[in-house]
Amino acid sequence: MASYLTNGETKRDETAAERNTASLEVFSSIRCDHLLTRSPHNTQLSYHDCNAPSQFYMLRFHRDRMLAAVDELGWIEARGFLEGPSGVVRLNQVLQDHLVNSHNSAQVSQPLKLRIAVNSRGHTSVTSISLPSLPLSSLLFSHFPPTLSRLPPSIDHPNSDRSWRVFISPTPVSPSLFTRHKTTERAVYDEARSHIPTTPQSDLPDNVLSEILVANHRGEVMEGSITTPYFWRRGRWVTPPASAGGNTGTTRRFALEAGSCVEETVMRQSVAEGEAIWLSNGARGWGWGEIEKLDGQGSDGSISSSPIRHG
Ligand SMILES: C=C(O[C@@H]1C=C(C(=O)O)C=C[C@H]1N)C(=O)O
Repeated sequence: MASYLTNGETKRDETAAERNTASLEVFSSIRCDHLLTRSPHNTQLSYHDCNAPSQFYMLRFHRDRMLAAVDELGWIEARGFLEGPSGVVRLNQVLQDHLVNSHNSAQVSQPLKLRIAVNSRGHTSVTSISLPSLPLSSLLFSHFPPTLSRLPPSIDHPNSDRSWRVFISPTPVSPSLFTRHKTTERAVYDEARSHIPTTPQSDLPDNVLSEILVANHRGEVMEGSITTPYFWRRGRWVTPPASAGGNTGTTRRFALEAGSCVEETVMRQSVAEGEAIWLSNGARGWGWGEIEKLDGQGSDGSISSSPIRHG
């Protein structure tokens, strides 16, 4: 039976075993953008032994993260679909088929978020929604923007065409298989996002998104509910280590392998109101965020009195 970490302890995971049913799916959200076909860097991150340009953002990394999830779940048939160089080709084909069937074209002009899911039997499904256009520099770069020699950003950094308002969830999270991997079991993230104030969102410009960070019971930031966060600490960018229990996303892997950031524990108490951070995900690339506090929350994310909940 699978085991997982809760509050730093290893426990038998009967819940995970029970949820290992036909309804559970492993998924990844991947950007489809014709601009990416101009990037040799993206080509390199997309296939094993193929130099064909790809419109899918870091396809191979998405395959790898899905493979890690199905392995932990013990899904043999799903592994059969995803594994090896041919697994990437199969994933590519499923995404291409979706474009043709749902968008009447193998290449679309408007960027899309493609959500590809696989179940325990290795069956896949794809859905898609439109995404805003972004410059290639928000998706792929050889130096983390800004380069490591730059000081921490201000929120109105001129290179930023997207910003996030970022909160810290008041509810500590127990790391599990469902936080280490991206699956349809999303109770932790749904609970965290329920704390995001909804009323002011309608007053925000369209290009400002909302994110909420989650921390474990030791007070270590694990991840964002839909992004990976990067913090400026001691002269370099750091992202929470996998040992904190969060998702190891595709863009996080890219930044770490590029040497643009390092893994380092980030305590929630160290995250200051007004602090500017980077955020990334596999559909929207990189953008700036600014830490805001929830009503009733101290600047370190602690709850001093009953929080006022919106929505
Ligand atoms: C919390 C989840 O994972 C986030 C998703 C991405 C991504 O889609 O690229 C990156 C970082 C993660 N914190 C989730 O949606 O499952």
